Amino acid sequence: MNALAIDNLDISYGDSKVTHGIGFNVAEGESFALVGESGSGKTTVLKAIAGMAKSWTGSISVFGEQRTHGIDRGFARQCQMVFQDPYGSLHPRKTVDATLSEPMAIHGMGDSGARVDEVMQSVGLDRRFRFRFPHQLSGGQRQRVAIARALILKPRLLLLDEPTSALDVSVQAEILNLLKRLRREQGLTYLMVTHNLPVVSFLCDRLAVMRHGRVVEIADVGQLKRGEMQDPYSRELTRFSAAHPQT
Ligand SMILES: Nc1ncnc2c1ncn2[C@@H]1O[C@H](COP(=O)(O)OP(=O)(O)OP(=O)(O)O)[C@@H](O)[C@H]1O
Repeated sequence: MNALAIDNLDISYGDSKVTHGIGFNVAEGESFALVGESGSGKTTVLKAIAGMAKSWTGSISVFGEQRTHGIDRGFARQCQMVFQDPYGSLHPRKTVDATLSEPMAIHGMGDSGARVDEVMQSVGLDRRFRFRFPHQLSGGQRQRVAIARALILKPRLLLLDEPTSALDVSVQAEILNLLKRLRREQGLTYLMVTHNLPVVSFLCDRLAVMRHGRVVEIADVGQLKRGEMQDPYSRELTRFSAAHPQT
């Protein structure tokens, strides 16, 4: 089954249409990247799937269920988003414990204490951080909390919006390794926006290249690694990445 099926997706902000006829599928257990030009609508696609960009036409289906435009609690248990900036995405006056317990209370799930313990352990956060506030944590620890919060309801699909780009170089690899391990251990499916092609090679199976609000190419990561992308813009992107290696 596909974890995600996107068809003919047009997303607008007010009168301005940002994406045009986006279509791609992500298989269950697959890790799929959206790359491409800045402003081409990558984050907007994630937001539409997550219910944060409301004005869209076309079809979004998650594990075979059509996404509606409204708030959908059942959907939140299937799919969660992790944002680029863990400092901005965590509530400054909530402890790690409160941040992780709250979604469980909202969804009426019992025994949050044990689940908070379990999820903190799975993302490599020591117990002593449980009652700390975001400003008392490092950037990498904050991103672990953000990933833990995304996982607390046991979703099967994670939407990752540049999950390492706001972190120090030395911490990026730790978080990428964590994401790789979590996917393997929990059978997760990832849809990830990134500017970093080496990250795509490390963590993803396939990628879609976006430009001007359209998907110009969908390829296997093997094609990316072998320099066998077809579209001229994709080739330009790969050449640029090779000439300006990121960490
Ligand atoms: N809330 C908003 N209201 C109006 N326009 C927006 C809003 N958010 C994004 N946009 C516009 O939508 C377009 C796509 O933005 P989006 O953030 O999806 O691009 P992106 O491909 O993720 O870019 P980047 O790689 O720079 O993060 C841009 O032109 C942006 O200015």
